[in-house]
Amino acid sequence: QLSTTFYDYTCSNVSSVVRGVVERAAQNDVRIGAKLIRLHFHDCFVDGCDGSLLLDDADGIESEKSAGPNAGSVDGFEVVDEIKTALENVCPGVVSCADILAISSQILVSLAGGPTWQVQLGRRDSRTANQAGVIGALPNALETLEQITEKFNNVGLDSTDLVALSGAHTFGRARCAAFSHRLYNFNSSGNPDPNLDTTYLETLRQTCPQGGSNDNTLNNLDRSSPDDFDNDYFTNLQNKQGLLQTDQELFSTSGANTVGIVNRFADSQSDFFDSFAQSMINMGNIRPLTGNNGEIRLDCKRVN
Ligand code: HEM
Ligand SMILES: [Ca+2]
Repeated sequence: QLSTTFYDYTCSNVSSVVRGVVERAAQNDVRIGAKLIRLHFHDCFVDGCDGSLLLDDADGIESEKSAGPNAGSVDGFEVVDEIKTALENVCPGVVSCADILAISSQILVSLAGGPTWQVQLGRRDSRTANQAGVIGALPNALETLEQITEKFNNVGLDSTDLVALSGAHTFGRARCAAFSHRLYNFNSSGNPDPNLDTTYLETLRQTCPQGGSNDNTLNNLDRSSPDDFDNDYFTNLQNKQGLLQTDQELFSTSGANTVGIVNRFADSQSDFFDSFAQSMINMGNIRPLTGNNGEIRLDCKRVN
């Protein structure tokens, strides 16, 4: 029901307006692409791509952004607001906040060297948030491959989508808190995660000392090209240099159907790019509000 031509008559320069704002934002914050694509992901997995994540706490709204897995972790909301303001100036009341996340993700991925794709548009914004649904819907970095796969399946995404979209960890940062359980006493073994390269382990231990108060210290998700959108993420996994447990599991879970997909994307960046583009379209199609459902928010942080 979404279409690539949705705003052709109502806001024909929507993508150039978004591009203008995000290109400026990228000059001040090399992480902005990583932040915005993650917002799109965390929005889509909870009740579909409906901008629900962007709502602040208010009467009748318990926000998703303040839920455990999001609080202090997701970021980039100010840039979403800047894009919205710029769009309201040219086509008031037309472009949804949910679509802003989809459009800006595409522009910033390609700006970082990744693929381009035709973004499907026409999502409308929710009038509600689902704080209680966040934990059950979002994958977390301590889960097994089986659990992660199930969460993707729950929103209609398969193992190819899982591996391709995990490739978004080709840029951006993670806090020590997301992976330090791998460094010292993995699964109460008294040892580090065996699927972690020992040289890389030493580097990570220096950044995230045991029992240290370094939970918020940032690490590159892709150690070899931290800000470029490329397929290094997958060669890192082949070398046991994935940062998150859930990254490394895609390659190190013996017998899993994800192993061959990791190898394919490591061998061919263009295979990765083609799959990533398709999987972003698939993710963007998770239960959008269309027609007369929902609304076009005037301010992404609150319902009209
Ligand atoms: C497969 C399951 C996934 C898990 C378990 C996971 C987990 C995480 C964690 C723990 C972080 C670091 C958060 C922090 O330290 O505060 C992170 C960062 C990030 N994730 Fe994922 N993620 C997954 C899938 C995805 C997907 C599907 C996308 C987008 C398509 C994505 C995009 C990102 C990006 C770009 C960052 C860096 C954000 C920044 O620099 O601010 N992730 N992820
Ligand atoms: Ca949502």
